[in-house]
Amino acid sequence: MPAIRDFEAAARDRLDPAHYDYFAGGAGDEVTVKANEAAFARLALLPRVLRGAGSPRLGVTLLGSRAAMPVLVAPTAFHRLADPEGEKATARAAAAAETIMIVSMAATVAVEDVAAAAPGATLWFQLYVQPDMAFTEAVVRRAEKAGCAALVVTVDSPARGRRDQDVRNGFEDLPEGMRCENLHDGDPESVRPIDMSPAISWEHVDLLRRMTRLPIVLKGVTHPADARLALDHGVSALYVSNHGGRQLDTVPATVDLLPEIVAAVGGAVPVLMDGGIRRGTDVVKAMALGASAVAVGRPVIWGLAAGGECGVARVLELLRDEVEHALTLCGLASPHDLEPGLVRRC
Ligand SMILES: Cc1cc2nc3c(=O)[nH]c(=O)nc-3n(C[C@H](O)[C@H](O)[C@H](O)COP(=O)(O)O)c2cc1C
Ligand SMILES: O=C(O)C(=O)c1ccccc1
Repeated sequence: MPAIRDFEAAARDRLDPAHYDYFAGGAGDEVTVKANEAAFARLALLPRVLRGAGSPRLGVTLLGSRAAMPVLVAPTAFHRLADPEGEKATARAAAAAETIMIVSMAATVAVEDVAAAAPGATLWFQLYVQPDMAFTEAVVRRAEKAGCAALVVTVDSPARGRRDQDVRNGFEDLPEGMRCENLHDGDPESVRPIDMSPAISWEHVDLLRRMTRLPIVLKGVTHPADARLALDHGVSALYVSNHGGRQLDTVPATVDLLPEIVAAVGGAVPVLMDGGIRRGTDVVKAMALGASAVAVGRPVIWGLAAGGECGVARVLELLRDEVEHALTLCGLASPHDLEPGLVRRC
């Protein structure tokens, strides 16, 4: 299968339709889901020629973690709905691609088991701060012990997004035999439901900073004023995301938000982004506009549903090859050489 959209079609054929809808869908009228991809199509690339750049090198280092390409695995929930091995298969594929996997707090395999299944994988842990901070701390300790190298704190979810198609399908909970294995304090008998709380504030970010030595990445920042506040609160990186259009509908496309956030951050910390990346050229556009790296959510799920670990490995390899090819055609030796002049709005 030559392209990500082939994996999406294969995943659609294989998944229970309600599960496909859960993975593919978004909030409200899915304005933001569509906008994320459409915004990349509206950006044009303006290559340079005769630069003698040679074959590009794709490696990046983020917060001390090395990745062989600037494409990370975004945190997504419920991988066992797509494949029986679930997050273990995803982690093995990420390790094979030598990239970073951000393990979701809503994973269906415990973070300890994900780490054990993929020795050598670089894992970061995604956290939804729970109002019970003692419980939050227990989960953070589990992630640290499992060897996760950064904490990705998702801040775009003071409440669950409303996804009409899930309501129509009656998709509310995981089937029998699957649970969110990271939602306990070390005693697997004590699994709790995820509590998304509108009471979470900057104070919680400060508490987390004091709680752990792991670098903190703030995921789901879209407003430049919040980017500046995040710097005041000492975060190690920002992660521009609208949750793939699954939280507040009608938020702009993330690639359109990037320039303002990058300007607000002024190079103080790395800026990651996700939303709508389906091609190597999308990666190149986002990085030209100032992203230090990008992440992919649904493409990984499509790989997992279509072909398990091999499917994810293939999706990541495809993106790697496409980024390399796009950089070559832009006349560049590295993603670090990307700059805004390579992108035009059309
Ligand atoms: C099925 C699904 C589950 C997700 N679960 C989580 C999650 O548990 N935590 C989180 O921070 N983001 C979650 N996200 C958002 C992703 O991390 C990411 O922001 C989004 O998928 C990026 O857009 P893309 O799918 O177009 O690449 C989820 C996204 C999808 C599609
Ligand atoms: O579906 C999601 O996008 C998501 O982030 C999530 C969060 C908690 C539990 C399950 C999924």
